[in-house]
Amino acid sequence: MPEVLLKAEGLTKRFGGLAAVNNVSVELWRDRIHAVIGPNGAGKSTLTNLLSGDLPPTQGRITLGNIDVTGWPPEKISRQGLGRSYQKTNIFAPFSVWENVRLAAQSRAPHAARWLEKATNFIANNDRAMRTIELCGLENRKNAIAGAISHGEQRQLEIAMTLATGPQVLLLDEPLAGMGVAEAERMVELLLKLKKDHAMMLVEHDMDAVFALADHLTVMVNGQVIASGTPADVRADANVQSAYLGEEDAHG
Ligand SMILES: Nc1ncnc2c1ncn2[C@@H]1O[C@H](COP(=O)(O)OP(=O)(O)OP(=O)(O)O)[C@@H](O)[C@H]1O
Repeated sequence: MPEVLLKAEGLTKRFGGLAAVNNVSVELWRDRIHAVIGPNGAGKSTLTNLLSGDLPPTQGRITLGNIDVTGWPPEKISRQGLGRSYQKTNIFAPFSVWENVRLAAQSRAPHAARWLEKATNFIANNDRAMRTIELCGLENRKNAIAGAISHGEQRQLEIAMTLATGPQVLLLDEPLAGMGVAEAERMVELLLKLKKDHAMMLVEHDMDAVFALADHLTVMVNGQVIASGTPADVRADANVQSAYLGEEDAHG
């Protein structure tokens, strides 16, 4: 059995009378990609925000590792091993690629204020930042200004910054958004590499990428899960075809 790194049970988020997420349960396993798909407004971003602590749930429970993190603020959940990327690129544009990743790594340095440990931390952070830059295929762009690199490279950088915090669980919100074909292919390759040792939740509209990457799929419509299973099971599900995939096909 794969190791469960994050478990959400019966999550609900209400905004006034609207249940944006309605009694949703998901599990994220090490070495597996769990894609969450659904039409606009289905509740995918709200679910991501609940798991990352950006929004407190109205009901339900979130366990990270063996720890109940329900209601924890995002910073504390992040320190517990959860990293997330946002739909909107979230980089420091005037800084170099290296500086962005280095700062992200430093933000997780243990005991950063203790001067005796500073030198060791400095070296460890630099090593982690460099490994992350290489893993994300950005070594040739290390000294480039983040605001000047291509959109696809900026999305790779954002993932590098997320990885530099040393997460075990990754929540990626539309990492392929706005990418051309070649950039999307590079990102798919990167996500396949990151599967190793991480549990990943992927919210993505690009169905080719989703079916190329996902080990498990959850389909949401109007805040609820209408299907969950392997990509083959979900593709064959009549409810999904009429509620979502048929609609996608119709749009080409
Ligand atoms: N802060 C908020 N206050 C009120 N309603 C909200 C809030 N955030 C989201 N909603 C509503 O909750 C529902 C789910 O939105 P959400 O953004 O989670 O959907 P989504 O599946 O991520 O959509 P998309 O694919 O377009 O990003 C929508 O009806 C949205 O208008």
